[in-house]
Amino acid sequence: MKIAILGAGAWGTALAIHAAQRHDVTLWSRNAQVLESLRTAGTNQRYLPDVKVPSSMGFTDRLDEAVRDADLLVMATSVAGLEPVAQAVQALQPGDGSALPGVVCLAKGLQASTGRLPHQVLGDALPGRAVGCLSGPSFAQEVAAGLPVALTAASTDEALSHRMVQAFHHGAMRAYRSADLVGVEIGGALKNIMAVATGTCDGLGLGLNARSALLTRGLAEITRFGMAQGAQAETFLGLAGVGDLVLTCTGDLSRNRRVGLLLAKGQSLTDILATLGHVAEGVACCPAVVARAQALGVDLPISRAVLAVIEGRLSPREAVAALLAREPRAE
Ligand SMILES: NC(=O)c1ccc[n+]([C@@H]2O[C@H](COP(=O)([O-])OP(=O)(O)OC[C@H]3O[C@@H](n4cnc5c(N)ncnc54)[C@H](O)[C@@H]3O)[C@@H](O)[C@H]2O)c1
Ligand SMILES: O=P(O)(O)OC[C@H](O)CO
Repeated sequence: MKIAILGAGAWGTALAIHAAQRHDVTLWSRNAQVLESLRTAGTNQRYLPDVKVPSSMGFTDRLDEAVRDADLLVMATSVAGLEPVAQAVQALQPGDGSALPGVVCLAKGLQASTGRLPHQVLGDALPGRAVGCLSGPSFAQEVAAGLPVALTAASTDEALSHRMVQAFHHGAMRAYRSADLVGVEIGGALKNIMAVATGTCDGLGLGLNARSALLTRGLAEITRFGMAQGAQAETFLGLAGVGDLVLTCTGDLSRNRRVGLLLAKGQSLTDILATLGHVAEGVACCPAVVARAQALGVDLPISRAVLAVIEGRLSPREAVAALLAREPRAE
């Protein structure tokens, strides 16, 4: 299969390395320095240093070259990059895309300016195309190193789900199909906010009981938010739900968890984001998630507490105190 991966951040590069074991992969990047290091050193120095990419992989800064003849398009930018890149693809292949290859999104979050889920952004920018997402517990460094990983390939288009499995289910990666695209995307988006919360809790030294409480109540919060938008409850017990929640909240490779740990140490969000070197989607989408929940009439106390901290309205300790002081309720 010919696969175009659009975006050469940490995750796009790692997934390209995996997919290239079986398929003809072209990795597109807008970043000249990233392409230069891929071509000359065989590594992505900026986003995934120390991992060699296979020599069979193609690299380009030309979107037309990447998407030409591709059987599958993989959107591997952050959520912020989804719409501009999808619009650029649409400009190359205008009109109704129902006869064109499907599009898979890797990004986890809601669009900050509109609160739309990734498949809604892609559906609007690429009319007619089948859209899906690949989500679940997956640190890029581990996937690039060829360690075992299990993911959810979600789409309401059955043919695209099968194509995703064909593309990625080999070697050390298992891909499970799901038709609950909304649930899978919401699980992936909100676990990032919970990871900021858990990192903050751990950075404050609040203990393992507190961490477990946050994970459990975080899962309840994610499930409430998802079900209010038509997601299935059981999705949140799967890889894109509890699986990714546990990984991101407890694994020190998580950028979102790292943000929380550093907020607890008193660093400013501006300084943290300036030195992180990667996207922290939980920070980027938290305002949109809280606004969407308010519009839906869904209570998200942990997400609201994270928002208060990242907006500087509460210190991490004050946010914890506010969560603990809430009125008792049934579990
Ligand atoms: N890193 C992981 O382990 C991992 C795993 C699974 C999912 N994800 C998700 O995948 C997405 C990308 O993560 P990442 O780790 O590669 O991030 P990263 O910070 O390493 O790289 C971000 C990428 O997005 C591109 N980008 C950002 N804005 C853009 C724009 N306007 N136009 C074009 N490109 C743009 C950057 O150039 C870069 O290639 C995120 O939504 C993340 O939540 C990451
Ligand atoms: O490093 P994070 O926090 O963006 O998380 C990466 C992946 O989404 C984990 O599945």
